[in-house]
Amino acid sequence: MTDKRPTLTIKPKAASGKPAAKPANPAAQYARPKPAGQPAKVERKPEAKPAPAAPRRPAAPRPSYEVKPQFQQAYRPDLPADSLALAMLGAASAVAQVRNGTALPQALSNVFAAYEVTPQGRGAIQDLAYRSMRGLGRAETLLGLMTTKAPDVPMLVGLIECALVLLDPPEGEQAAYEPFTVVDQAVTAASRHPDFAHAKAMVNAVLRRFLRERETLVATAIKQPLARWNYPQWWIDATKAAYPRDWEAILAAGNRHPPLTLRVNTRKTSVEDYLRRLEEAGFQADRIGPSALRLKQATNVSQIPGFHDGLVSVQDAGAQLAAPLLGLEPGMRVLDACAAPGGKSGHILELADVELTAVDADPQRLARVGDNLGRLGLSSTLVAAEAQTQDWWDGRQFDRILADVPCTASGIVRRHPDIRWLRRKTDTRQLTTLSSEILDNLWQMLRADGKLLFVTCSLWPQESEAQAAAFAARHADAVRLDAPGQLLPSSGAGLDHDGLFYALFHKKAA
Ligand SMILES: C[S@@+](CC[C@H](N)C(=O)[O-])C[C@H]1O[C@@H](n2cnc3c(N)ncnc32)[C@H](O)[C@@H]1O
Repeated sequence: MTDKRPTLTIKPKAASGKPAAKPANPAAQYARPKPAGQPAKVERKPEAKPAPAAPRRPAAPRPSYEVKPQFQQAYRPDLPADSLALAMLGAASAVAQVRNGTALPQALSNVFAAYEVTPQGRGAIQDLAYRSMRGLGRAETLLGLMTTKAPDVPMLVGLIECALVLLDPPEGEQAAYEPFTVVDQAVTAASRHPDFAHAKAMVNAVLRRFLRERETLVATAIKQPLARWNYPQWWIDATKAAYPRDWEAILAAGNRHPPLTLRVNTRKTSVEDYLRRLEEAGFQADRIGPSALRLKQATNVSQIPGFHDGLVSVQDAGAQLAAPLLGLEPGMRVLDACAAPGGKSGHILELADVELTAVDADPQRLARVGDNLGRLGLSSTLVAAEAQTQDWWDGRQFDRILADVPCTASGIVRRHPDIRWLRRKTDTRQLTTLSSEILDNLWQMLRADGKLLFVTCSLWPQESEAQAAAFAARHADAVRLDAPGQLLPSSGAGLDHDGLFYALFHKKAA
């Protein structure tokens, strides 16, 4: 087999000076992997597992007949640990992994395992990877406008897209770097990677062309919904269908940077005392809920006063509505059925001395519930099990059940901007089926006169309101109580929360 390196043609500049006509569907050029059985357009190496330690230098050349196009996403080029070039390569690897179905936090862990980087270097990779998730649709469209054929090295695509995201910041945001620095560092990054060193001139040409023709290219790109909104088309369609009036505001909200919201642990301090403590430490914050404080400046959690002593936790203000809705009293037996990483478990235990059982299907995530409760000085019984089964249950019914079921997480995209690129349209139906099984199973574990709180962080009615209505229709002994219902993501003075859904059910005595 010969080593056929991918080539890429740069589209000639249109005679008019305007960009040449775009391909029919620029999004399809860099399509994410298809479900099994369908051919993927871009050849990829599986990346779901943590990347092995990376060699520092390229392997010695092999005879061409032995060379296979195995892409080396874990390869760590010899670049300074805090250089923008290395940050761009790290982010490019993360983007390529997300396109291959890996969640961004895992993709970043893989990159950090492979690269030796300083804490600042990690911060830069993470920042760029998150920015890229929010600007990926536009970068992908722009790249499609400037090239006739997608590069078939996924990380090279990611590298150019990360550079375009830096060169083309969202409206109102300042560019993080000078354009010439971005181009120079992107070309350096390309030139040091064995999989696409051959394409460094192309990287240079594409980015320089973008700088020259930026206005026309952007004007053409944003005619495409993918570029205008930075969400897949099916997601835009689903939001429009569910919220014909608010869809644009909802999509825009998902592209904003999330605030850092704290929940004050009122077992250990009062909100007023903690606000004073924050002020003394030089932090400004707004109170946006009974125990919710929104910090005015982003900071590392380790810098938050009293965080390690359990005075506060990081939790969205909307998520802080869950525990109070349960109407907890001391001594109650409470089940948190999909508990990890334990944000709501901690709040439940802060509010009342209850006997809490925290269940989660993912043992690794469940361990984080233990860690988080330990930091708060609280504890619960931890059970790694599936909430739609009963083999883990001792048969004693619960007074209160929190069912924060697995869902598409479409309401929390501002925190997890990778979700939109990872989800498939069909996920909604599968997750709705699972959550209805979970709800029906948990209902049997609730005592008469007990309460079950059904929560999702979804915006799709199928997962939320329609699910709650169908549940009520299936259970004659379920009485729906007052609860917020669908909360759309919103921010503003005194208000800032993700998109969440709450339905509360009371179980009638027989
Ligand atoms: C929305 S998150 C829960 C967030 C959590 N309540 C909190 O406030 O920190 C959903 C959780 O459900 C878990 N999960 C997924 N499928 C499950 C199942 N069949 N049974 C129990 N837990 C499941 C996931 O591992 C995930 O941790």
